[in-house]
Amino acid sequence: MPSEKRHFLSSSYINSLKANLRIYLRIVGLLRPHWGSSLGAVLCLGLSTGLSLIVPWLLAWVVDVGVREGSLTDLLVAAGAIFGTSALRGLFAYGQGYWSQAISNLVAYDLRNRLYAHLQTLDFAFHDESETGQLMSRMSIDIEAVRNFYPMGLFRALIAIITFAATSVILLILDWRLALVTLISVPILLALAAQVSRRLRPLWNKIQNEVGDLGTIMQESLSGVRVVKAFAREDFEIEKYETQNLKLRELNMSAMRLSAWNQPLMVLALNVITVIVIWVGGAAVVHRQLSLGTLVAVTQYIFLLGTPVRSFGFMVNWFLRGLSGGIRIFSVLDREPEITDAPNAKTLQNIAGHVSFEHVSFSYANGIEVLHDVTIDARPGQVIALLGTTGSGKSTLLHLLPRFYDVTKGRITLDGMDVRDVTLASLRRSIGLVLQDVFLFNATIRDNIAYGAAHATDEEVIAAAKIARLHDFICTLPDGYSTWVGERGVTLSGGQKQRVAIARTLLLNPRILVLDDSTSSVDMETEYLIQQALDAVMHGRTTFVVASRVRTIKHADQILVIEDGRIVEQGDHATLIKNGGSYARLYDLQLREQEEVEEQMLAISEQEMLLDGPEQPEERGREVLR
Ligand SMILES: Nc1ncnc2c1ncn2[C@@H]1O[C@H](COP(=O)(O)OP(=O)(O)OP(=O)(O)O)[C@@H](O)[C@H]1O
Repeated sequence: MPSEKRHFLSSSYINSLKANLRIYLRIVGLLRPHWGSSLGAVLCLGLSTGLSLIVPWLLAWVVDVGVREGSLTDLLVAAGAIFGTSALRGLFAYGQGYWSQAISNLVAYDLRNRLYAHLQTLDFAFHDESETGQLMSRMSIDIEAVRNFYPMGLFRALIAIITFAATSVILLILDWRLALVTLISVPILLALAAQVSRRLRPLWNKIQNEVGDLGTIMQESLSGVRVVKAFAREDFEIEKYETQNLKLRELNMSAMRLSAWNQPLMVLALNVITVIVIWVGGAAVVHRQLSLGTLVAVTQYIFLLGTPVRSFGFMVNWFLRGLSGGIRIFSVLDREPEITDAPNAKTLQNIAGHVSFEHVSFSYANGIEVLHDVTIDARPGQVIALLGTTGSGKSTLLHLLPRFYDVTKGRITLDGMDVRDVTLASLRRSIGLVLQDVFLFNATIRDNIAYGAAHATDEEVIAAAKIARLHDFICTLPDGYSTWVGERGVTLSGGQKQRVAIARTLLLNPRILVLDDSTSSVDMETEYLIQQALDAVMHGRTTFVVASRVRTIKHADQILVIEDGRIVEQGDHATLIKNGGSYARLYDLQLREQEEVEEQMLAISEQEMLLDGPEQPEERGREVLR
């Protein structure tokens, strides 16, 4: 037992109590914008509880005055008063119920919007370490836990406190000895509640985390359903889900078992007190030290105490669930985005597109440096091709330019301005990105192309689609540009998705283009067409392109060969071939053969163009986009 005592009084226990109290205060603080309705709910709660406390007084009066003295008029008045009080009580109870539900829904609405908006502001580093399922469960289950905390936890607790406080005072006035006997229940009930919540609290924490994990498993297996099926791993996925579900069931059962014990224990404590009161009070009535009416009133008050006591376990549950939900929600809301606008950030306007990486090094959150002392000087309009083995750091390098991550050392400048000194919105508007993983929204092709330029006209959308060599394909679809592409663009092929992504970027008409392997998943013919189109749009724009294709590489102004996060060779095609280093070897191994195939394609395409006439789609498109 001494260890228990130490535990109760230990500074870590007190600190955790303080931390929990702060969370509760923050949850209650969420009511601030709805203070009018909250005040209404609390007033109604106070009035309905107060009125319910008047009824035993009236009963005492009925017994002592009406019944004892045989006055029918008094009995009638008392009956009327009891009826009136009960009716009013019902009215206020309705008001309390209505307002408490209303404010809890309003808070849930606010929280959902706040959390969602906040998630949008958080940077790549946060999303790298977060699981979608966990975030989804914060948006749903945790917010629900906080929502229910108000009516089921907070307001019930207020009712309990008012009932206990008022009953104590009334009992003291009626008979202090019986009051003492009754109020012994308070510390017993509090001790029971503290004991149970200490054991329930970690359980609810775990349950809410496990629900998140269950969500992650579900989300992963649904979005990766093709991989699951391709590898015939359905049974494995089912088992994984069932195991997690079982874990959750066991935890829920433990929580329920604890809660189930809680309530009868409390009711038992209250029943014992009632028996003692009737025994002590009955003796006092027999000895004419107490009126029968007072004894009736006292037993009625104990009966009134029964309601909050019976819902005590339930209330404790909602307190703990609200706490766990609050902790998980605030942990996201308190996470400050690391990549934000500097206080005096300038807006980029009419930039020329001069990009410099100056001795840039970078490590992800795990601290391992993946880029070392990278220096690049891309003059406006130049095409910079990045070449390197997988994992050498090409994508990472490109992600630093729009500040998806900030450099660890060195700096990146755009027209001489450090990218950290300009607004994120204007920086990202100046850079058109086609990333490795093309993501399309469950919307029409048109809306996907116009995603970054919501006000683009149909003509502009079509022009971009033409440049991306997508227009002809779209015209073959029954719904044309209004065709829904399904979740993540599931109804389109890899190459089509990439061309939508290219069109989407072109529509922004950015000064700087970042193309990360944008042509890797298309067939040779499509790729050739896209390359042609890209050549056209790259014109006049500073372009960084992760390229494995000879045509892009050969025409690049600078080729950067990257190995293990370092630039090991830099120069144009002719220079690098002359140097006879890594690039020359790579060219001989991979690119020369490709070049021959492309030359054949070019010859075929030129012949076709002569037959089709001189007008080229990208030329038409470029006119519109200008
Ligand atoms: N979010 C991340 N957190 C931690 N490490 C990462 C992250 N993304 C990439 N890395 C690591 O950084 C290194 C460079 O990866 P990067 O994706 O930039 O390579 P890459 O050259 O683009 O490769 P690929 O050609 O295969 O796309 C790799 O070792 C990779 O494991």
